[in-house]
Amino acid sequence: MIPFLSSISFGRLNSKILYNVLASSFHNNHHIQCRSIHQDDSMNDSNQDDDHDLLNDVFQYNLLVDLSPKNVVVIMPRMKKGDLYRMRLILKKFFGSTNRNHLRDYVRQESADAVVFAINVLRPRQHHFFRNFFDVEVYDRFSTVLKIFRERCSTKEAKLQLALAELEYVKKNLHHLQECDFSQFSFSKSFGGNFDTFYQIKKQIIQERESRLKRSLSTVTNAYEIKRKNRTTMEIPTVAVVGYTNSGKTSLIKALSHDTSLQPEDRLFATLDVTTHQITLPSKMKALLIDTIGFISEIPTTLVHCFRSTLREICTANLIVHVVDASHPNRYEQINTVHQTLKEIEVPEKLLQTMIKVSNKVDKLSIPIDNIDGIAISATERIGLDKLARQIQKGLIENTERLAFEMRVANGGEQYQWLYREASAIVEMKPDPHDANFLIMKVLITKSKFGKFVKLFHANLNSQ
Ligand SMILES: Nc1nc2c(ncn2[C@@H]2O[C@H](COP(=O)(O)OP(=O)(O)OP(=O)(O)O)[C@@H](O)[C@H]2O)c(=O)[nH]1
Ligand SMILES: [Mg+2]
Repeated sequence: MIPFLSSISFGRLNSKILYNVLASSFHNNHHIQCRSIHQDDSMNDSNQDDDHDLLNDVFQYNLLVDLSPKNVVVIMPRMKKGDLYRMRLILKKFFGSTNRNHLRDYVRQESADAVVFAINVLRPRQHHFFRNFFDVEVYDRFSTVLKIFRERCSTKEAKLQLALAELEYVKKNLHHLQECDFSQFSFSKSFGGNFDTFYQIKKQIIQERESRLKRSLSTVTNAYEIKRKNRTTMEIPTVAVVGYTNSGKTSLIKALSHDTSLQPEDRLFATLDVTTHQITLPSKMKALLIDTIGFISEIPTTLVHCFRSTLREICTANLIVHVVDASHPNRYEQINTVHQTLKEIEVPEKLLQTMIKVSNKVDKLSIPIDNIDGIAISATERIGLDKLARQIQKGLIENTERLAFEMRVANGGEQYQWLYREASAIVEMKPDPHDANFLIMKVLITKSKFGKFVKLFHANLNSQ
C-alpha cells in the first residue's frame, strides 16, 4: 500500500475559515502530488511562496511515512516561521473553535493513525488534549525528529546523545506539566503526596539520569577524542563534509572514496553517526573525509547541543566542504540553515572563510553548469569530481600550511627513504637525466617535517 500523507493548514487569523486542506501521496519518497481543497475563497489570496514552503514542509514529513507506513495527517499553521506569538494565538483560537471538529472528521475520514503538528514543540497540555481529541498518536516537530533519530542511531555515542536530548525535552516541558489537569491520574496516591511531590521526584529522577548519561557520554567521548588525536598525529588532513539533510553528502564521499560500505539513502537523517573515509587526492596526498549528520531547519537547539561532541569533528577539521542540493526548490533556505548551524556549533572563522561550496545533483538541472554557484557536481553521475578533488587539495595545502618542494636525492639513499616515509605525498619522482643513480623528487610535506628534514640532513632547501 502506498502510504498516504495529508496535511491541513490553518489560515491566517483574520480569514473566516481557519484552514485549508492539502492532500498528498508519496511514491517511493520521490514524487509528491498535491491537491489543494480550499475551504474558503479567502484562502486563495495566499501567496505562492507560502504554498511553496508548505509543500516543502509536507515533503519533509515524508520521513514519518518512512517510519510507520500508516496514514498521517499533518496540521500546519500558515504563518511565518518562528512567529511564536501568532502561533499561540492560532492554537488558542483553534482550541476554542468548532473547526477542530472539522479536523477530527478529516482525520477519521483519512483513517489517520497519527497527527503531526508542524510546529517545534507542543506544550504537554496541548499534546494531551489533542491525543485524546483525535484518539491517535500526536507528534510535534521535535518528537518527530527524536523518533527518527531513535530508530536510526546505532553507535553508543549517538544513543547516549539522543537519550540526553530526550531528557532535555522532558526537562524543558516538566514545569508545563503543572498546567495539566492530572486529577484523573492516580500518581498522587502512589507517590503519597500532591502534585508538588510528584514534580520534585520527577525532577530528581531526571537530574540523576542526566548526570549518569553525561558521565557515560564523557567516557565514550574521551575514547573518541583519543582516536581523533591519533589521526592528528598521523598528520592525515581531515575534510568535514556538511550540508542539509538529503543533499548528497554520503553519496559524494562514496564517489570520492569508492567506499562501498557507504549507503546513500533517499530519506532524511540517513546518516546519524560521524564516520571517516580515506581518499587519495591528485597529488597522491591522503585525506580523511568525515561524513556528518545532516542539518535541518528549525531543529531544536537542544538537539544540536546534544550532538555537539559529534559535530566537534567539524570544528577540528582542516577544511569544510558544504554540499548543497542544487535541485532543491528551497536550497537558499537550506544554505542559510547550514550557515546558522555552523555558527551555533562555533566553527572557527578561518574554516568558514575557506569553506568549499559544492552544488550537487546538477544532473537534475536543465541550466548550464557554468551558471551554477560553487563547484557544480553530480555525485551519482560522477560529474565535476576531479575539479572538486583539486580544490580540496588546494584548500588542504593552504589550511594545513603544507609545503611543496623538489630535490635531488640518491636513489634508495637515506634522504629518499625518509621522504618516502614521512612526506604527505610524493607528487612526482623522475630519474635525474645527468646521473641515473639520482632521482628528482617533488614532495608535499608539513612545515614541522620540513624543519626536521633540514635539521637531519643539513639540507639547504627552498620550498615552493
Ligand atoms: N540525481 C542525483 N541524486 C543524488 C545525487 N547525489 C545524491 N543523490 C541522491 O540523494 C539522496 C540522498 O543522498 P545521501 O548521500 O544519502 O544524502 P545525505 O546528505 O548523506 O543525507 P543524510 O545523511 O540523510 O543527511 C539519495 O537517494 C541519493 O541517491 C546526484 O548527484 N544526483
Ligand atoms: Mg548521509
